[in-house]
Amino acid sequence: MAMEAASHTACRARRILVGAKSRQKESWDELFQAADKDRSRMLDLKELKIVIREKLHIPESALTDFEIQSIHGEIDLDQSGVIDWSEFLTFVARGPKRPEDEAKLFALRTKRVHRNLRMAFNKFQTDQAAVQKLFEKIDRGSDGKISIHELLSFVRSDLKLSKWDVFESEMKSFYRTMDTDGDGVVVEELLQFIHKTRSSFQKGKPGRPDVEVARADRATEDGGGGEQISCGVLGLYGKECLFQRKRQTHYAKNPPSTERRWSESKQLSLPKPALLGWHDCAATSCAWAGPDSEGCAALAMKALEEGKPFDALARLLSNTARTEISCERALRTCATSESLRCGMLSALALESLGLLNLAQERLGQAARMAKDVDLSTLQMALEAMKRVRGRERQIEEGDAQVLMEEIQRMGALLGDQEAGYWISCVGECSRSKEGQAELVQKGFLLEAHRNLQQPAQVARHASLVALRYRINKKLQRHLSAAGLLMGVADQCLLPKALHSPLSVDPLEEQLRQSLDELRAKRLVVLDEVLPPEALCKVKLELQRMRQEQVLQNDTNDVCNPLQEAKYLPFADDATQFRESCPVTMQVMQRLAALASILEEELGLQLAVPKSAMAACYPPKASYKMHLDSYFLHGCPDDIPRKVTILLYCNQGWTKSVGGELRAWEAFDQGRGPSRTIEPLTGRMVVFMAEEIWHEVLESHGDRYALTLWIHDRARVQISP
Ligand SMILES: O=C(O)CCC(=O)C(=O)O
Ligand SMILES: [Fe+2]
Repeated sequence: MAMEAASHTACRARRILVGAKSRQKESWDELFQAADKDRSRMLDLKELKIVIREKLHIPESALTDFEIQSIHGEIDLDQSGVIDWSEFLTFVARGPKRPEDEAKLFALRTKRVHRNLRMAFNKFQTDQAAVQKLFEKIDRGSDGKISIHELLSFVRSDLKLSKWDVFESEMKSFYRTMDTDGDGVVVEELLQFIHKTRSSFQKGKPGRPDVEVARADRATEDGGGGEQISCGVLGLYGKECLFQRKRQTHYAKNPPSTERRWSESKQLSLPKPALLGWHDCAATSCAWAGPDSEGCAALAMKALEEGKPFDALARLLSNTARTEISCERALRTCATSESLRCGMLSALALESLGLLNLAQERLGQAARMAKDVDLSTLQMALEAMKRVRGRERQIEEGDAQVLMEEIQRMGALLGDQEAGYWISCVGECSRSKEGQAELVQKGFLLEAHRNLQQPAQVARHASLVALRYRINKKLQRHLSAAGLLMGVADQCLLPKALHSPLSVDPLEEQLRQSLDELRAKRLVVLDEVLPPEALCKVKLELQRMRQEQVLQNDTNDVCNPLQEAKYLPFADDATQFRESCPVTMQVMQRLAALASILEEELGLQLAVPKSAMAACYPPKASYKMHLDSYFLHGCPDDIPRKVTILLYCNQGWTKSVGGELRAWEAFDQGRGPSRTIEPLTGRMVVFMAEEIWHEVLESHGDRYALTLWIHDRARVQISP
């Protein structure tokens, strides 16, 4: 155990050292020489401290003297009592430098990628008929051979492996292993491959859970590497997730005692923020082990009293089944109880998700409505506020180490695929001028950060915003699942339940006539779909809801902070909105009835959420370029939106009102030509949510729209 704790310290220390060094001009060699006072080419403990404190300016609060002593022992591989240059370099530049080491690392990565792919293929049946069917599915061109492009498209859209799991370049080497004779993959080769995969997996069955956990622990220990954003991808995620998964499996079978979970999460959550990712993993693992809510909630409070906010959060997390839900729980508690303590828990949960401005807002709110204020709680709230603000300042200033820590923390919360996707995308973009411009346009980079000298620093800033955006989306999803935010994750209805084959609606007819265009272009614009009087009434209803603050904005939404919106349940007869906005309800039902035509004509299997969004863009509001679902782009957990239907109600719209919708052609990542669509009253836009990149240009007046997202049935819960 002592050994493990020391290694943890070493990993963390290395990260801190490397972070500090990146702000320094000198090379490691120069730093080493400057500290090596007696010119022995060796560093004793005193000299190592000189490097750390005087040369790298790392304060005691970041790395204690005791920790330096312990890492000195670890760096000193031959235990001679002093560190020589090669030991020092092995430590700080852990990871490859020599070509042969680089090659080894590449081989390791390729092995991992092959394993990912094999695992994905492992689920297919091995009999001849099943493989033949699979082959035909992959072979889209039906020429009897699977090309590398066909395989890649299958891997992305069917196996749902993102860029993070498999880079395009690695696909080539994988394809070569399938294509044994180099003339394209034929059905026999696929058969052979699947058979081989199956037998290799049977050989390599996982071992005993405790052994697996120990192995996962070692893997994570060995991993290090958190300081590298090479190619914009953070190497640590895979390790953390492996660790997390193994531990979950182990705990699912052998639930640990509350005390054990408590001590484990304490042990993993060091008081310094550097390992928060770990901490969150631990907390999630603990949560998995089986919640005993009351006890955990009490422990959360206890930890909070001890002044350990993140430990407190761990308890809070273990009170729930999922990490994100903790936040929702805290928010709910905060919303329903006028208690400073609950407000604080909620703020801490938000802080742990990296949503610092929301955390700050929540702390302020909690303090204002505090009924049970005692001095020590108030003190804690003030400290939390100070910490949140301090953290925000460090992020704004672009402290490389802080940025990395935040990225790791959020990455661990999002899960490797999703976080990896975003980081690799923004990482890639940040390396070129055009890419940076695109990041600014998509809302993931501030103009000010575009001019930073180092691409890695640009990537860090952009990754942080992207991850924050995703976390916020995830949180919204969970809040709505918990009934706190009506909408995105509602239970759904089958299209047929909303459509009467007997009634003929002119709106449906209009849609039917435009289906060819929708099929080809993946987007279609229809005008005058409803009578102007009805649309006038909808607008009046929405205006009233705005006045009553039913429509609200989300300041933490980096892409669209000013929009005022609300999901309105339209499918339920008892809905409160039936009386307050009857016309809007009817219009939403008619939009929903269109799902049945889309399902039949586009060959989709759809599900209709029981609510649609009413939104107003006040002056200055805009929505950065985005997709409505990133499911096909490496986020398997994203909102299952398949088709977007927009209906505008802006009587007398002129160019001066602004707020045009700009849509790019399907699948070009928002890089090719685009078309501008005015939000004219009675105009309906229908498009494929996963394929069409779009943005809303700045509004100069109040711009109203209804939006219904129709979901992919395979990915939602259907009402009985
Ligand atoms: O209102 C619009 O035109 C589009 C809004 C949008 O893209 C969204 O809410 O996702
Ligand atoms: Fe959208």
